[in-house]
Amino acid sequence: MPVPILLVTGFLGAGKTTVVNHLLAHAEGRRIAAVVNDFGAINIDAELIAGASDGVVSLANGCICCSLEGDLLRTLSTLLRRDPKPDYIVIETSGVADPADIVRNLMDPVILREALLETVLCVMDAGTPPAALDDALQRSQLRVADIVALSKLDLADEGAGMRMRAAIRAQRVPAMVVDAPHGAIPSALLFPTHVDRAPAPRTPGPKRPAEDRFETLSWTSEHPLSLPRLQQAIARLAPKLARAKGLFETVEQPGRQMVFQFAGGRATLAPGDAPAPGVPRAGIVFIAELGVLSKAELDSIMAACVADEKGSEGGIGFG
Ligand SMILES: Nc1nc2c(ncn2[C@@H]2O[C@H](COP(=O)(O)OP(=O)(O)OP(=O)(O)O)[C@@H](O)[C@H]2O)c(=O)[nH]1
Repeated sequence: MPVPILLVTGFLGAGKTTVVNHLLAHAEGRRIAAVVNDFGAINIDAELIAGASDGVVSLANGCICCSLEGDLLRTLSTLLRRDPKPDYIVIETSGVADPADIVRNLMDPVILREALLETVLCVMDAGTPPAALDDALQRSQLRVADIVALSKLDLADEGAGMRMRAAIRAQRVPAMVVDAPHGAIPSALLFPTHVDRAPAPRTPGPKRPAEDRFETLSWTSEHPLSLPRLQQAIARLAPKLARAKGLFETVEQPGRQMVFQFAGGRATLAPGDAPAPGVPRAGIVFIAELGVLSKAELDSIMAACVADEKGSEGGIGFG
C-alpha cells in the first residue's frame, strides 16, 4: 500500500511546527518521517523538531513549492527506500509556500507509485483578522485544505474562533475546522486508521505565477546575546517583521540555548535544548516583505545585542 503523506501548510508563524512536534511526540509506535522546509538559510524548524524525532529531513534556503521541488522529490524517494519504510510521511511547508504547487509536485509518477497525499492540513492563527483571508497566498493555503486547525485560541479573544470559522465558510472552503490547542489535533483525523484504504489521487489546479513577496535575512553571532538589548532590538525591528525565530545563548545564562519566536506581532522566549556542537552561539532568521528591511539595517540593529556599550532600558516584552 502507498505510504500516506500529510502536508502541513499555513501562513508564517501560524503554528505548523507546533502541530508537527505534537504529532511526533504522540506517534504511539507509528514510524513517522518528517520533511521540514524553512525558506531561510538556517533551518530553525528542523532544530526545533529534531529533539522530538530522529527521522527529520531538513530542506532549507528555498521553498519546496518552487526552487526546491526537485529536492523534495529526491528526499521522498530516499525516505521510501528506508528499511523499514515509514508508516507515514509529514511534510511541513514554509509559511510562504503555495501548497497547490506542492500537491502538483506530489503527482510525480515515481512518487505516486509508493506514496499518496492523504491529508492537507492548514494551520491558522485564530487571531488572524478575517480580512487577511482575502490575501492570495492565504486563500491558496486554505483552498487545498481538507482540515483547518485553529491555533492560539488561548491568545485570541472569546469570539475569535467563531469569527474565523465564519470567515473560512465565507471563502467556501469545504474543509473540516478543528481547534488545535498548542498543536494538539487527534491523530486519527490526520492519518487513516484503516491503512488498507488507499487515498484518492487529487487533481491539482492550474499553476500560479511565482511571486517573490517575502525575503529572509539571517543573522548569526559567535557571542551570547544580552536579553535587555535584544528586547530593544526587537522593538525597533518589530514594525518591519512578518516573522522571526532563532536559537541563541544569552549573557544572562551562558551555556543554555534559548528559543526566540516572533509571530503575529508577539515575541516569546523559551528554554531550548543544549546547543549543538559547531553551530553559531546565536542564529536568528528574520522574514520581512521584500525591500522593507535591509541586511545593513538589520546588522546594525542586531550588533547592539552583543556590543559592549550600555544600552538604555525599555523594549518589547517577551511573552
Ligand atoms: N499560546 C499559543 N502559542 C502557540 C500555539 N500554537 C503555536 N504557538 C506559538 O506560535 C509561535 C509560532 O509557532 P510555530 O509552530 O513555530 O509556527 P510555524 O507556522 O511553524 O512558523 P513558520 O514555519 O515560521 O511559518 C511559537 O512561539 C509557538 O509556540 C497555541 O495554540 N497557543
